[in-house]
Amino acid sequence: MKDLVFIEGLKANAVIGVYEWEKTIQQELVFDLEMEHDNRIPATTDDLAKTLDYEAISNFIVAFCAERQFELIETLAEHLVADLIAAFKLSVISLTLRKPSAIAAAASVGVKIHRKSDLTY
Ligand SMILES: Nc1nc2c(c(=O)[nH]1)N=C([C@H](O)[C@@H](O)CO)CN2
Repeated sequence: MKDLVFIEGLKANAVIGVYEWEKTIQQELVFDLEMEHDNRIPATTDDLAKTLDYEAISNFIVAFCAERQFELIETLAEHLVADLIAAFKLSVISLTLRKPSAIAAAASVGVKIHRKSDLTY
């Protein structure tokens, strides 16, 4: 199994949804991410710059959600993952995006995507 850096339950507000009323409000989204990274390198050097910095990645996601607007959560997920791969030189990422307030009768709904970069860094 490959090493990972993960983020669980990251909350971010976004203007998101297909209906007109949804375009006038902020809704909470919740993100889980798993990103492959060889953690032996930062462990050897004790150097934050050699990690996938989960703080920087969390801040990036919150800012992305504040700045961008989409109808479908699928679209947000795809654009966010493409930007994360480019910004943090990710090789493999799995993302779960939940929209907990979407369906009153459901605890949550959402999407999961798994993407690999075409690039070798
Ligand atoms: N697969 C999806 N289904 C639905 C989405 C979505 O983004 N992906 N969005 C909606 C509405 O915006 C909904 O969240 C309003 O409650 C409906 N189905």
